[in-house]
Amino acid sequence: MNAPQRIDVGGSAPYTITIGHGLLADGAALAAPLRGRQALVASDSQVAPLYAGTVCDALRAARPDARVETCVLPAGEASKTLAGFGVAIDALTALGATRDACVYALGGGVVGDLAGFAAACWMRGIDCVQLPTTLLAMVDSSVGGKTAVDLPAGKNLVGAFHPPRAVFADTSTLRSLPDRELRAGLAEVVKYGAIVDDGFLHWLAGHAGALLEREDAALAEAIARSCAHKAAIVERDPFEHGERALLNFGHTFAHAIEVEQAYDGLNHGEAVAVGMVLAARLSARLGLAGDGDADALCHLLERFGLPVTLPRGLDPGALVERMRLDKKALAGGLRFVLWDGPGRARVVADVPEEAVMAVLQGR
Ligand SMILES: NC(=O)c1ccc[n+]([C@@H]2O[C@H](COP(=O)([O-])OP(=O)(O)OC[C@H]3O[C@@H](n4cnc5c(N)ncnc54)[C@H](O)[C@@H]3O)[C@@H](O)[C@H]2O)c1
Ligand SMILES: O=C(O)C(=O)C[C@@H](O)[C@H](O)[C@H](O)COP(=O)(O)O
Ligand SMILES: [Zn+2]
Repeated sequence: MNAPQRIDVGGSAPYTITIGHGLLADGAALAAPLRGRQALVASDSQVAPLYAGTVCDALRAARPDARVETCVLPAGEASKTLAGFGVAIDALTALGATRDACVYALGGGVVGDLAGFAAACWMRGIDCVQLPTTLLAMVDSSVGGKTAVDLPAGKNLVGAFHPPRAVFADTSTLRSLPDRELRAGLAEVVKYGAIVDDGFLHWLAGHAGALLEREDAALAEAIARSCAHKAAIVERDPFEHGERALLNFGHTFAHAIEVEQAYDGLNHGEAVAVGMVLAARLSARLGLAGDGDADALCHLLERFGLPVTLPRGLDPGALVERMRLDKKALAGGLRFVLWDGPGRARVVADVPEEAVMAVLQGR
């Protein structure tokens, strides 16, 4: 196997993303950020049976003086709630966690966002190490410090910016990832090409087969290139005052879809795929980019087996209502991340609602 790759994320709370095979068994590396003597390994019911034992054994071997406990939530978006947050807080209470304790978030973006938020809130902030096990979490949610839970009214409405102390992406865990979740992660990978790197879109088109076949080299390159893009953006704009909003390409539509489906329809990556196509179509309708650009994006996402049209039965008017709680919305109204073409995204304010409705209705 190749040596691990490392990507540094700078700023006021710098950390390193390590990408490689077998990292979950590397106790010395995992334990290095543990300042105190308590570790909470937070995971979900699908991931914990596969990997929590490895992580706990590794931590205990490296730090025999430490108490290592687990907290396991039911797998799926439905756990990313204030109630799920309460479960993680109860686990920290039972552990008697002090300020130097560390939360290890072992799983996909659901566990990462929820456990990260618990770490952000416990005693006003303790360390969190992200151990992403989905492609989506490796390329996106484990990096940048956005933590949150959902409300019935909207995605990620309660949360905090809380950068991790470290990220260890053990790519061997991708072998057990269901196909549907692999494809969901590829949607966020495509997003980086769409917003800032047209060349990456071409590379993805050329390596679609290898990625879907889970070839190690292709996956490692896709993860590293994605993390490098995210690291550069969040380093410059950690709190989304400007450029970071580009990472939300497709998300105004995606989050509205997820909420309207009560978090039980498309998963996040699938909703982002649909949302990016709608954002590209909206850009074309407003004369910012060509229809051909939207068609090409649509074609690439379809090659990855992702949905590209709105699921049946969703009411466009209801989706627009949901968008009013989007975090990019300001007192003045909705703002969308649109593009001038592949690799050239930008934030656009005052988008006419009629144009949004037309795109949602497929006109
Ligand atoms: N914080 C951020 O910047 C950010 C970025 C993108 C997405 N997100 C959030 O991330 C969440 C989606 O994350 P996700 O797509 O990872 O979903 P997820 O965490 O629900 O994981 C998907 C499914 O895969 C299972 N799984 C995870 N790893 C596995 C493995 N290695 N083998 C077998 N099964 C495995 C999980 O148990 C789950 O059932 C959403 O809530 C989204 O809002 C956050
Ligand atoms: O890191 C970011 O910034 C992102 O926007 C990444 C998104 O892929 C992710 O889904 C994020 O959770 C969305 O954030 P939100 O602020 O729109 O809830
Ligand atoms: Zn996302």
